[in-house]
Amino acid sequence: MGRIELDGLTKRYGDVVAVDGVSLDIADGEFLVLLGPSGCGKSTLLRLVAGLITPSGGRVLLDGRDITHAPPARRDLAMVFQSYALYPHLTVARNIGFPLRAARTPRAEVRRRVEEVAALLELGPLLDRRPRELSGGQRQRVAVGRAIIRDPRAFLMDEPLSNLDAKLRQATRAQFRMLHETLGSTVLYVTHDQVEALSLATRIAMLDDGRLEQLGTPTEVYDTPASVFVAGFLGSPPMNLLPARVECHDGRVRVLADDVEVDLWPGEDVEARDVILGIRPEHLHLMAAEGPAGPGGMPRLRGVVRAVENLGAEESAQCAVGGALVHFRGARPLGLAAGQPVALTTARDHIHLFDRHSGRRLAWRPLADRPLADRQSADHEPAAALHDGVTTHQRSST
Ligand SMILES: Nc1ncnc2c1ncn2[C@@H]1O[C@H](COP(=O)(O)OP(=O)(O)OP(=O)(O)O)[C@@H](O)[C@H]1O
Repeated sequence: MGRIELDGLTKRYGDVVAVDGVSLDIADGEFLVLLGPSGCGKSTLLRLVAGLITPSGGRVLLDGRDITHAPPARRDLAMVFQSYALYPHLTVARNIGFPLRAARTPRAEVRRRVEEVAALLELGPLLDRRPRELSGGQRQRVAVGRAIIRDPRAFLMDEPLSNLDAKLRQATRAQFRMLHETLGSTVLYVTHDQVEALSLATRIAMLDDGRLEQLGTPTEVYDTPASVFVAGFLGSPPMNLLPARVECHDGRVRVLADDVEVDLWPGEDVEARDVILGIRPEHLHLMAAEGPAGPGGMPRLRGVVRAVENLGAEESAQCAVGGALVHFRGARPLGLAAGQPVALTTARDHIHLFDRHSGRRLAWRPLADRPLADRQSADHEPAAALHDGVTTHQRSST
């Protein structure tokens, strides 16, 4: 078993609140990734769980037992560090077997377990080498092996791939995924790399300034970001975020900004408000021909191409739209050149709206998503709704 519960966990360093009242329930067998920019409190949170630092407030429970003040060695959690922290003078076999020898496990049993773990991590032929005779990726696997051999309740990993080159990272990511499937253990994993988070996590906890900003599956966090912060962190390039205004005009609800017009639904049922309009770069397309932007027309952004970047399979273009810079990407070649005027569009259900002041997501339901019967009654009742809050995230209390 390896359920980890964090209850209002807080860590202050003088005036700095590194972790600010984080509550999380990590289920047994989950691969939970703590994601966020540098300084958001990821490592501090992991160290609080490991017991390497003491909290200023809150509790940590492991399988229902309060371990907030238990020493690290009593927690039955194994930590894998970015630096691997291997013993340089010991062979791979002795590095992996170290935790068992420290626990006075009989020699034959240590040997058997080391061979088992080495086979799992494909380290068998390297057991007699010393860490300096290994590649970065092999050292990293030895560090993981040393954690696995303890058969802990959960693994705590702090940026374990960040010292590897891009290719090795990708290979090791795949190996981690398989390892997690094989062992079925709980993993709490820190990274600032969104690709790692999206590809490995069963759930992602996004942190901002010590607080839990959003908790959800990779799909939920990417497709329905709870705030401008999350929307602007995920994606490459991240979501385009434009200051705009929701207004009612001529019986239609619209999102308007300089050179931007998005017709949402028929009605006069929405109070005008300042918003941030979000559209992911991969959801923008060149308009084949400029259609009308009037009732029911396609969302339309007019701009001028500033630069085009070759990404290999795709191209990414930057366009000046009103006073903002908008990115979009698509299969190469886009057939665009700097200075060229363009009109861009997107599907309505790829429109994200956030409150301009709070930065929180505004939930709305596009007309096209509604059952036909609903749409036919659109003349008589609101065809869609715009309201605060979404259902796919939890936010820590502030
Ligand atoms: N020992 C310390 N004393 C004072 N402040 C600290 C200490 N450790 C961390 N902090 C501060 O707490 C905040 C969170 O730090 P933390 O290392 O947890 O961030 P992080 O998200 O892991 O960042 P990174 O990705 O750069 O490692 C930062 O503002 C940091 O400066």
